[in-house]
Amino acid sequence: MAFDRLLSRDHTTRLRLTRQLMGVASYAMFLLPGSLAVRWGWARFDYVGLVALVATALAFNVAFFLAIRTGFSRRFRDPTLLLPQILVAFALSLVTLHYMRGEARSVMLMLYVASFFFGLFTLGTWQLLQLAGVAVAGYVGLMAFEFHGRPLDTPEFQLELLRLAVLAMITSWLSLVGGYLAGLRTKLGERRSALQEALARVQELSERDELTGARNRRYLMQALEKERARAERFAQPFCVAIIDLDHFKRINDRHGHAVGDEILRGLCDHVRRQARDLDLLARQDIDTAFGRYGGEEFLLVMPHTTLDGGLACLARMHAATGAQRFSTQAGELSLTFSAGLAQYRAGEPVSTLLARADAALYRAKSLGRNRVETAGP
Ligand SMILES: Nc1nc2c(ncn2[C@@H]2O[C@H](COP(=O)(O)OP(=O)(O)OP(=O)(O)O)[C@@H](O)[C@H]2O)c(=O)[nH]1
Repeated sequence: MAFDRLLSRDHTTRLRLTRQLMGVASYAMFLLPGSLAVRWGWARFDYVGLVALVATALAFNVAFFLAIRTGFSRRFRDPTLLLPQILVAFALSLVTLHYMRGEARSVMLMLYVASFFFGLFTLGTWQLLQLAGVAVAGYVGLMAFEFHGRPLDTPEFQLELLRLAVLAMITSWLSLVGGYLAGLRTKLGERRSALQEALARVQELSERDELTGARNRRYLMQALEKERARAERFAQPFCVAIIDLDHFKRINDRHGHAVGDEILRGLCDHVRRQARDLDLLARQDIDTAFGRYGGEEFLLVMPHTTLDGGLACLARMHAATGAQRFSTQAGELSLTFSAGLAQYRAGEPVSTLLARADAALYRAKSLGRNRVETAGP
C-alpha cells in the first residue's frame, strides 16, 4: 500500500515512475560488476569510490523521481525527463569508463550503450541519431582528456579508436532500429484510434433505425431500463408513450410502400424539428427520448414526468403532427396518430409498463383513433 502511494494514482505518472524505478534498479545492479572490477584490480578506484559513484547515480535518480512524482516535470516539454536522464547516464558511464583499466573498459563500454537503450522505445530516428552523436562526442571527449599531450601512434590509442568506431556503428544502427520502432508505434496508434472510431460508429449504428435514422427498439429498451433504475433510485416519476400512426395501411395501399417510408421518415424529422417547440427538449434531448419501436409505432420516454405532464406534452405533439403536411412523391399528405401513455409504477418491470401503455393505445384506437389515452394510475 505504501509502495502504491509512492507511485501516485495518476496512471501516466505511475507508468513514468515505474520506468524510473527500473532505472534505479539497474544503477543499483552496477554494484555487482563494479565490486568485481574493484576486487580484481580492473578499476582505478576502491570500494569507497564505487559506493560514491552508485550513490551519485541514485541521488540523480531520486531527484528525477521527485521531479516526476511532484508534477514538477510537467512544466517541461517532455515530462518523463528522458533526455536529461540519458545524459546523466552517459556522464556516469564516461566517469566509470575513465576509471577502468585495460580490457575492463571494453566490457564497461556496454554500460554506455545500455544508456542509449533508454531512448530506443520513445524517440524517433532523428532524435536517436542526435543522441548517438552526443554519445560519440562524449567518448571523443574522454579520449581527448586522457590522451592530451600523449603520443597517438600507440596500440592503446588504436584500441580506443576501435572502440570509438564500434560505438559509433552500434549507436547509429540502434538509431535506425529505434526509428523503425517509432514508425510501428505511430502506425499502431493510428490503427487504434481508427478502430475506436469504427467501434463508436458501429455502436451508434446498432442503436439507430435504418429507415428513419431515429433511435431503434434496442436503444429504447435500454433507455427504458436505465430510466427505470433511475426512477427506483431517486424515487422520480417518468412516463412512456407508445405512438401509433392511424390507418397507415391505407397510405401504403393507396400510394405504395415507398410513400409510407417517406411518411415514417418525415414524422421522425418533424418530431426532431418540433422538439423544442413541443417542450420535449426541456425534459431530455429528443434524440435520446424518441425512437421507432417497430413498424409504424414509436416510443417516447419522458423522464421526470408525471402523467399530467406527459399528457400535456403528447397533446402538443398530437396537435403539431395533425397540423403538419408531409411532403411525399405522392404530394402532401397529412397524418394522425393515437397514443397510449403510462406513468411508471414503483417496482414494476419495463414489460408491464409497456403493456399498460399498449393497453391504453388499444383503447385510443378502439375509441376512434386520433387521440391520446392514459393507463390507469
Ligand atoms: N411503408 C412502410 N410500411 C410499414 C412499415 N412497417 C410497417 N408498415 C405497415 O404499417 C401498416 C400497419 O397496419 P395496421 O397494423 O393494420 O395498422 P393501421 O393501418 O395503421 O391501422 P391502425 O393502427 O389500426 O390505425 C401495415 O400496412 C404495414 O405494412 C415500414 O417500414 N414501411
